[in-house]
Amino acid sequence: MGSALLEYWKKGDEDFTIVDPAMEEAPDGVRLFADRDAIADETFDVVILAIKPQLIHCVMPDYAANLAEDGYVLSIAAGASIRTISNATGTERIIRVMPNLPAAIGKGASGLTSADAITVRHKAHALDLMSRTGGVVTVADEDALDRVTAVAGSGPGYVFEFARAYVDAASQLGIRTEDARKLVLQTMAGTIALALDRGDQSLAELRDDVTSKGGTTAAGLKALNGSGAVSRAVEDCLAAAYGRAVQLR
Ligand SMILES: NC(=O)C1=CN([C@@H]2O[C@H](COP(=O)(O)OP(=O)(O)OC[C@H]3O[C@@H](n4cnc5c(N)ncnc54)[C@H](O)[C@@H]3O)[C@@H](O)[C@H]2O)C=CC1
Ligand SMILES: O=C(O)[C@@H]1CCC=N1
Repeated sequence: MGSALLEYWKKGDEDFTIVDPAMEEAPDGVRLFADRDAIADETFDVVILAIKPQLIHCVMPDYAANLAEDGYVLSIAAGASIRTISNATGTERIIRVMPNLPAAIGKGASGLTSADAITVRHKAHALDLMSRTGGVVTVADEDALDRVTAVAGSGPGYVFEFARAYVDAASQLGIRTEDARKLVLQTMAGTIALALDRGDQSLAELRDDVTSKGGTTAAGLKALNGSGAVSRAVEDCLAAAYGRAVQLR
């Protein structure tokens, strides 16, 4: 995820340095080191935490001395709380963001929340970084960010899974697999674009616009969610993802 964000972050004026033991190549103009020792006692205005949340305790203390005196830590880690990050980095100046994968093409949907010690300047900078990757909403507290994680951070996974099942079903119906993928993805992309364009109409109204009485869509919708099974599955899905974010705090 860090690499995806960097593609858009590096369009700004900042210089970036990556420390990653496994990364083989960095984008043009970005320094890459495999070992933290390479940056020795250099300091940085922002230390970006883009490792797995489970690694924070063991990795981040090594970087505590690399944060400039008036700098801040920007975390993209799911769940990991400001308290956890503060314990590992030794600073209270922390901003948590939750991006999602479409940030890789500048179409992300991110949430942002900040610790009390964060200044207006820090927050404006983090908002600027995130807005280079798509839309961003500021939320009041960390619990709200964990809910954003369940909805938007993990969201592309749900959409891919729905699309996968939709393509499989189309293939089973006799459509050639390559045509099924094209038809399903274009149907989803076009439908979402229409909903974004028709912001004054509810999603239920838009659904009803396609649904002729006694027609094919009504028959399909009855099988899909007539019993409410899909609504319940989506509720369970978001609750499980939020619950996991809470466990990762
Ligand atoms: N994948 C996604 O869609 C999203 C991920 N996130 C968050 O982004 C973070 C990274 O997740 P992914 O990008 O999915 O995982 P990833 O496994 O693709 O990336 C993690 C990177 O950390 C590096 N790494 C491992 N140990 C390291 C160390 N000791 N020092 C420096 N770098 C080290 C790895 O080599 C790897 O490049 C997580 O905290 C996750 O919660 C947040 C939003 C969306
Ligand atoms: O699955 C995860 O934990 C990460 C955070 C949100 C999306 N991917």
